[in-house]
Amino acid sequence: MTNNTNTMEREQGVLIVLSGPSGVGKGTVCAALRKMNLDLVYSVSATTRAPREGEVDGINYFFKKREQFEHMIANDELLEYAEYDGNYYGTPRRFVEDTLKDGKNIILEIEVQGALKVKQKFPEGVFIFLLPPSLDELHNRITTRGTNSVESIRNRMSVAADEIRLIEHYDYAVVNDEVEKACDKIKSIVVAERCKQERIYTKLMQWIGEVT
Ligand SMILES: Nc1ncnc2c1ncn2[C@@H]1O[C@H](COP(=O)(O)OP(=O)(O)OP(=O)(O)O)[C@@H](O)[C@H]1O
Ligand SMILES: Nc1nc2c(ncn2[C@@H]2O[C@H](COP(=O)(O)O)[C@@H](O)[C@H]2O)c(=O)[nH]1
Repeated sequence: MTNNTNTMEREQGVLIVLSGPSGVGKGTVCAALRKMNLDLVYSVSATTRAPREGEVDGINYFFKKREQFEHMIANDELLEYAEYDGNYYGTPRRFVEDTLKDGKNIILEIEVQGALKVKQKFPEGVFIFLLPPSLDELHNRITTRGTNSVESIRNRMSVAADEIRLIEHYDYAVVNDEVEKACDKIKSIVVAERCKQERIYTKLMQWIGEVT
């Protein structure tokens, strides 16, 4: 949107946080959303966990050693971070802030502790919780994905129920029964939230136009 005279800065982008228990399908849904060309920028997280087969540094994650990650924490390079299933995961702060200042919408795919920290810093963000159709199906998905040890699956399932209990802190809940349906619901949320922001912006610009 264009700036009005000498007054207001460019409209900020919308920050969208997609979280939910491990294995619910956040990555699958985000990959499908990318194909829908929604004008969303995808944040790439840093982690100390080892890359899985096919994962590429800088695309799936920035893979870091523990000391490197702790250096990022000490340098305040992370918007949020959490320890999860024995590893650190965190969102590079600068990229998110620059993207939003540029007026672009960004999506973070992160677990629940981290999402709640982002909410403290960006209460105006849009927080979406992705739910499995059932806990049995969650277990089935994480197991058939074939990327986690039995112990890691046990860890992840044991925190899943605690994570779901925090759903009340989110703006929206979407059940990932079918990927396409979940994506359509998320698309509707994104479009509606953008409209809300644009309407507020337009009103502000009109108001400024009237009083200056
Ligand atoms: N709607 C769905 N129906 C059936 N299977 C699904 C669905 N969505 C995702 N899956 C499958 O569930 C598994 C877990 O999905 P995915 O890796 O996207 O989960 P995630 O939430 O990103 O996990 P993590 O948090 O551990 O990164 C994958 O094998 C994926 O193909
Ligand atoms: N708090 C954060 N959580 C993150 C981030 N990036 C990913 N994640 C979440 O971690 C778990 C485990 O991921 P996995 O790739 O090992 O299966 C999952 O819930 C991710 O969404 C982050 O930057 N911060």
